[in-house]
Amino acid sequence: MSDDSHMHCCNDADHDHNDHADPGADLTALRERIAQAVRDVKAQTPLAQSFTNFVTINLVANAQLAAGGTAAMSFLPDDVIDTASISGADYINVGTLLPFYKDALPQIARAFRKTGHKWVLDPVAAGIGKTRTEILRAFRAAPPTIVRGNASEIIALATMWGLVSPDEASRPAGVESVDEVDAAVDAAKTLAAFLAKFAPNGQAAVAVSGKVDLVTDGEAVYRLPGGSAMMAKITGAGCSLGGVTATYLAVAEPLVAALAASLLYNRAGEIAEAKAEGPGSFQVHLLDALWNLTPEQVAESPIV
Ligand SMILES: Nc1ncnc2c1ncn2[C@@H]1O[C@H](COP(=O)(O)OP(=O)(O)OP(=O)(O)O)[C@@H](O)[C@H]1O
Ligand SMILES: Cc1ncsc1CCO
Ligand SMILES: [Mg+2]
Repeated sequence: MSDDSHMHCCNDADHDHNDHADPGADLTALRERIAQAVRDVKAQTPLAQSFTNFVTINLVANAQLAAGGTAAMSFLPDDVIDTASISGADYINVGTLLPFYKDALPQIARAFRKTGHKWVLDPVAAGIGKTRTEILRAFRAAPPTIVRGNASEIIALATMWGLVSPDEASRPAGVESVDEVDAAVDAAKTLAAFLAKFAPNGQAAVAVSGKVDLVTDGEAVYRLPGGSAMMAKITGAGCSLGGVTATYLAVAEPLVAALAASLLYNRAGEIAEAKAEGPGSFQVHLLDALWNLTPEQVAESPIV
């Protein structure tokens, strides 16, 4: 789905002020940092390590490679902790859990906190199951740099961390969202501000995916229209977006990494939709588009 009406709002050409207090100038600077992050990944092929679910692990690795990074998957705490020394950032996804994860994941998160290692959390199905809730609660004391999830997951995580009051209207939704992205604005901002307090350089971000994505560093809120409804008809569009967010986090600050990955996915989804005949070919075209999109195309995408 492409929505060119949003282009008018924030196309930098619409702003002719160069005053630094001007949001147009700030957005121009932000777009340059996004382009630079995409360029840096293509030039540096950074490693982002993943501890992720069994359903979509292959798509996560292939998407990281297509974006220009490299991938390594592991489930062994000492392996993950040692590899973090050569990994620019890590990606942790709680989609499919095994009993030993209850100890392994908090142990890994504590090790990352100790060394200041950056990581992205995808709180898949947050709110469902005693073990998942125990693991996600444990991350509160050793939080990620970025949380990326759908609206229901972001609301559930912020609620279980006691950052927002329980919302009667929102319920855990399995791996798919039942909430609109805008229902998660307060949860996302509060969560990002909380993460920033723990981050070594005071910077963090939350990315909420959906029809229009929402990215925040706890202060500014950016809405990113576009993408394709077909992205919800393959498994792992969200998971691989999380993995690619970690790839960008390896070279860029959290807000820029979250924006770059979400913008890349929106454009890639649109290109894939135009070429695909169904979900199978959609996934193939999505990977090709992740590979072929230029830093400029990503950075020029609509930001509302
Ligand atoms: N209806 C839609 N229209 C446009 N883009 C969409 C739509 N739904 C999802 N997307 C895009 O798909 C990608 C994945 O987001 P989604 O919210 O489906 O993640 P998710 O629920 O965590 O997915 P999963 O857990 O299956 O990997 C994002 O880039 C998002 O912008
Ligand atoms: C389908 C599915 N089940 C557990 S994880 C996962 C991938 C999407 O989150
Ligand atoms: Mg998901």
